[in-house]
Amino acid sequence: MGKSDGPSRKKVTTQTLRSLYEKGEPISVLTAHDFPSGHVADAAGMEIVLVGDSLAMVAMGMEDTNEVTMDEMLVHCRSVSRAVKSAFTMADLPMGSYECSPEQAVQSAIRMVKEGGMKAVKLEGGQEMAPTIQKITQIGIPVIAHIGLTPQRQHSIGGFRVQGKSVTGAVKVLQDALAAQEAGAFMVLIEAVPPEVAAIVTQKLRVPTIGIGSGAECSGQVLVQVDMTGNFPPGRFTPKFVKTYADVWGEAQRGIEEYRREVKDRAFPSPGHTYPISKEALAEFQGVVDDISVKK
Ligand SMILES: Nc1nc(=O)c2c([nH]1)NC[C@@H]1CN(c3ccc(C(=O)N[C@@H](CCC(=O)O)C(=O)O)cc3)CN21
Ligand SMILES: CC(C)C(=O)C(=O)O
Ligand SMILES: [Mg+2]
Repeated sequence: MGKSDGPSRKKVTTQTLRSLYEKGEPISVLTAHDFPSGHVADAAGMEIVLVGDSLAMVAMGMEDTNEVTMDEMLVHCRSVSRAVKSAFTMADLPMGSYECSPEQAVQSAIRMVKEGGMKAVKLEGGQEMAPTIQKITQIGIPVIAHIGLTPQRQHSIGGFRVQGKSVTGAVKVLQDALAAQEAGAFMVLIEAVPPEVAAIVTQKLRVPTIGIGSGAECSGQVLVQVDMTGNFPPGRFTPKFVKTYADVWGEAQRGIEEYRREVKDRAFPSPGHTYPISKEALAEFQGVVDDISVKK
């Protein structure tokens, strides 16, 4: 364990999450995409670490989340699961890995567990995904349904746009949540929905809701780790729902600039960053060197 790790925590299970929900204690969720980001989220006490397909954008530099493949997701999942000792882990099923049929979705969910080391899977969709949610749940893999703003469907919903603002939109969000719950989803993630609507959906459900951009009344909250740690270049767009709690980018850039300056000044490395040789060995080496002709 690293120096900043607290005392070791018990493993978070679906039972732990259930009891937090019943106590009314909000569930904290954060994304991670590799070993260090998984480790720090776990060490900071997150109950759930999510390997979100947003890693396509924040870790792979892709335009949107639709490009990342199942095999790529699995590489990141394995890195995160090596780091996470206590938190519950889950991963997004990427676009193309679950929509064709419940059978395809089950196969992908099993890969997330067996090859990715994940405990649960997340998929985008509500009513239309009910048979799929049911099938994955029935084989013993917990499913979280992602509704409201579903980034994989950005091109059909007209971009990354707030959902549930109209009466029909709000009714759809509620019906998606209820359908996911009835199909067996153990949690429902609600993205970019007005807080009043998310609060009503939360009240109507008997499973926890995890909100992102959907107000404080959800049963838990999730953010993308690089957004909340400020690990992105200045000026990059962030959704309105992001709160940035740190300046990791600024701190990294400051340190790298200082390193560069010290390299240029020969201030780095200092003797303390090097390995000594004895005076005798050095003298003998210099004698040998004098006898070797070196072409330059
Ligand atoms: N870094 C990162 N953070 C995220 O939260 C995130 C990703 N990437 N990638 C996948 C999706 C995409 N997300 C997004 C991206 C943009 C908006 C956005 O532009 N929102 C507008 C709302 C526009 C409206 O009013 O309809 C905003 O101004 O916040 C929202 C969610 C959330 N997810
Ligand atoms: C934004 C969260 C909920 C997500 O789906 C992701 O990180 O991909
Ligand atoms: Mg996602």
